[in-house]
Amino acid sequence: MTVRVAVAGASGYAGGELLRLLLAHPEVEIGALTAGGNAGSRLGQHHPQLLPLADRELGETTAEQLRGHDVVFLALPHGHSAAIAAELGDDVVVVDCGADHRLNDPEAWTRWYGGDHPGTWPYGVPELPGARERLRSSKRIAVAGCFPTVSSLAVVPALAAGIVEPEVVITAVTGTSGAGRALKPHLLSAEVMGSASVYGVGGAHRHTPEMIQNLSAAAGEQVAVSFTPVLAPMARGILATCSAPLRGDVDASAAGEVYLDAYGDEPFVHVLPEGVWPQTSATLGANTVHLQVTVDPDAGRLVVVGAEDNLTKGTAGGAVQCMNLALGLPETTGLPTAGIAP
Ligand SMILES: NC(=O)C1=CN([C@@H]2O[C@H](COP(=O)(O)OP(=O)(O)OC[C@H]3O[C@@H](n4cnc5c(N)ncnc54)[C@H](OP(=O)(O)O)[C@@H]3O)[C@@H](O)[C@H]2O)C=CC1
Ligand SMILES: CC(=O)N[C@@H](CCC(=O)OP(=O)(O)O)C(=O)O
Repeated sequence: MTVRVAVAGASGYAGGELLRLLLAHPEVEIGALTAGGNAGSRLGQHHPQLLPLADRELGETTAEQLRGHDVVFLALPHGHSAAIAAELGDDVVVVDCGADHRLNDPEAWTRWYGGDHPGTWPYGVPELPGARERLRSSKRIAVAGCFPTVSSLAVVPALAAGIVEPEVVITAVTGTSGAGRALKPHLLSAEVMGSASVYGVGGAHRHTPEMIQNLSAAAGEQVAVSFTPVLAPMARGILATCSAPLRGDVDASAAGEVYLDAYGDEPFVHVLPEGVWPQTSATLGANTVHLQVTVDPDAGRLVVVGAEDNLTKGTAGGAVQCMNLALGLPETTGLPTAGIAP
């Protein structure tokens, strides 16, 4: 099987990581690559690490450029995918790395992103309850946000098993690549180097409704989420520390069993051996989430820590995993599980 794939937004961080993974995918042939203002330039100017594609010219991001492929990945700023997808035809698998199609609730969409809801597509975290079945053979996929991927995988088993109350606190340290390549005021290098800082504090981050959606679906009741992102001076990686009040008498060993039951057969979600705690470096470049769980008996809380590479499992790896499912390929095809630490 040869799958012809196009990448829109190839000059960006998510586009670059998609291409790194697609170059190693045995069933994929890389077709059109497109950009915005950088259309007309060569990929090597933006991604010198992608040597085999260095001479490829970036086209304009138009339906004409993207037609004629089996799969189109959209790694564009929010708000650009619905119009392009509508022009691509229902037989093409469209995998959107942006936020446009992640939320089920049109009102939540308008509150957090503004404007009219562009519609909901199957949600791209196969390990969440029921998600894999929806993604198989789907022609439209909404890749999850990087924070919701690791945070949801960290908390869903406890909520689904009913061992915690539906009141979750999540603090997640992130690398700067999560913000994309475009210049952002909070990412000026003098502000970021040698310092950690919070942003989107007090429930103001737009990934909060996405987490609430995932966690409430698993819990079967409305879940309150207090989420705080922390920017750290590193390029890649997210380390999420999540906690919730325990429901009933649960010790660390029982909590560990809940997580092993949930993820024991998952190729990309790994519960670490007892006493080993997740660290971002162990997940870099890999399509993995590493988890560890314990209880804080004095506080009466479950504590779960999760790590991922925001660009791999948190975006491009998750996107390729979903493509595999949509095409009926083995889900793990072409996806690394070994990180590049230290
Ligand atoms: N970075 C991350 O960790 C994650 C990113 N995502 C999502 O993936 C998408 C891409 O993010 P990321 O790669 O980080 O962003 P970047 O800013 O690094 O890249 C954006 C890409 O989109 C192109 N582009 C920008 N404006 C336009 C336009 N008007 N028309 C056509 N193309 C345009 C850019 O081209 P040019 O170079 O010409 O400007 C570039 O190729 C976003 O929706 C983001 O939310 C999702 C999860 C995590
Ligand atoms: C460091 C940083 O700024 N990170 C980004 C993460 C964005 C992301 O993962 O994805 P979507 O934009 O696709 O939702 C942020 O907090 O907004």
